[in-house]
Amino acid sequence: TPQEIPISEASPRLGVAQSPGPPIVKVVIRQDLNKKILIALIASSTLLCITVMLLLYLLLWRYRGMHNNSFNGIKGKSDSVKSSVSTKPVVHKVDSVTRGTIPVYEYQLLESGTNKFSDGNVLSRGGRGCLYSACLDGKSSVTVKKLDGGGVGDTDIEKQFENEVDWLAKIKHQNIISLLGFSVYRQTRCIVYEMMQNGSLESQLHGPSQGAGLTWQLRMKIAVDIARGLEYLHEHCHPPVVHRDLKSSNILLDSDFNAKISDFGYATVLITQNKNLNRPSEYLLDGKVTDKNDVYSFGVILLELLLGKRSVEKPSTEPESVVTWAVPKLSDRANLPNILDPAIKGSMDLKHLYQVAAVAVLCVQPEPSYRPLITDVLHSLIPLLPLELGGSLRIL
Ligand SMILES: Nc1ncnc2c1ncn2[C@@H]1O[C@H](COP(=O)(O)OP(=O)(O)OP(=O)(O)O)[C@@H](O)[C@H]1O
Repeated sequence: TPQEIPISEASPRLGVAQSPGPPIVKVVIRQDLNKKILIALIASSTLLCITVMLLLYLLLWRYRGMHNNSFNGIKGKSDSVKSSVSTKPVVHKVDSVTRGTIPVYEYQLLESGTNKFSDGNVLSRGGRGCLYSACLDGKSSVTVKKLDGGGVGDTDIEKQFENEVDWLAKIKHQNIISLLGFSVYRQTRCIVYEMMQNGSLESQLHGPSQGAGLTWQLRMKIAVDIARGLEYLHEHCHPPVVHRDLKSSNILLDSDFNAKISDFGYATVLITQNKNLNRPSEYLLDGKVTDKNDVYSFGVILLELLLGKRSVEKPSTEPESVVTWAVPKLSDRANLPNILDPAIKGSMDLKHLYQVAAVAVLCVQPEPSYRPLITDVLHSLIPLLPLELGGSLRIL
């Protein structure tokens, strides 16, 4: 409310000149108005502060989110993975630029699904860690690869882990192993894959059964499946992807003997010189990595499928590659039935056998540029595979 104050007090403040008029002047000070302005000022600056803080928080949150989504961020995720307690996998975007989204599993979930990584769940022990069968949802079985850290050569393991997860998050194809998720907990990294009930091609060919479970037709199906997976990497990925570690132990077979390429720890992009002159890649620097390396490795697998021999035999003396052993013998195709895997002898059309052997020999030529493209390989194998197995051969 307006106040009355003596002019003697008011004048110095208000600058009102003294007049000889009546001794008391009514001066109305809009103190109320001033108060309101002050309150409004305080309120708006507080609001501004809150808005700025909110914006800063949002920016920080987005920045952290982006970093967690990159693979360098996986290392930093271990604690949050460790501390959360939900039993459901947390869906975590890996790379917003690409299509890949993969779940991050809690370590505890993998631990309980593998009975605390017990020996009874071990599928295979490798140099980099162990592979376990696991049951995560009480029903279906999955495979957990546990990579142990903390020792010598860990940077290599870590690089391979990141490369593997990175590629498999982006690549989805029926002939490439499916990545179901991953986990990072302290020094331990785990990768969760679909279960491949029939193990690796190497164990089928060279394990206790010695290839007895693989008929000629199944072998052709496996060859076509691998070629399809490779064709996808070389021809349908942009930029093309080179696997660089293709071998029978990295070809996995599911319950129906569908073959899938696994182990992308060494995979890399292929950038051809003509297309990207100003962006040299690893390939351009070392000059060795080409899609033709994968074609060579495919040829070796084809020879293993035909002859039942290991890619490298390790007798007591010198290790011998199946290529140096077989290629001279294959110069005379009449020789072929004699060196064929005994498990498939006499079970196929000889013309088909000669054709597959010819493709294998082309793939393992020493000069990479003479080797065929995987697409050409695939199209020469499809007519040899029965229709019901995914080929174009009609059996009357
Ligand atoms: N998803 C899977 N389902 C079933 N068995 C698998 C699966 N992945 C791998 N295996 C089996 O475990 C073996 C080892 O696979 P792993 O990928 O761990 O090899 P590794 O230790 O990386 O060795 P290398 O790098 O020399 O291939 C395979 O050869 C296969 O028999």
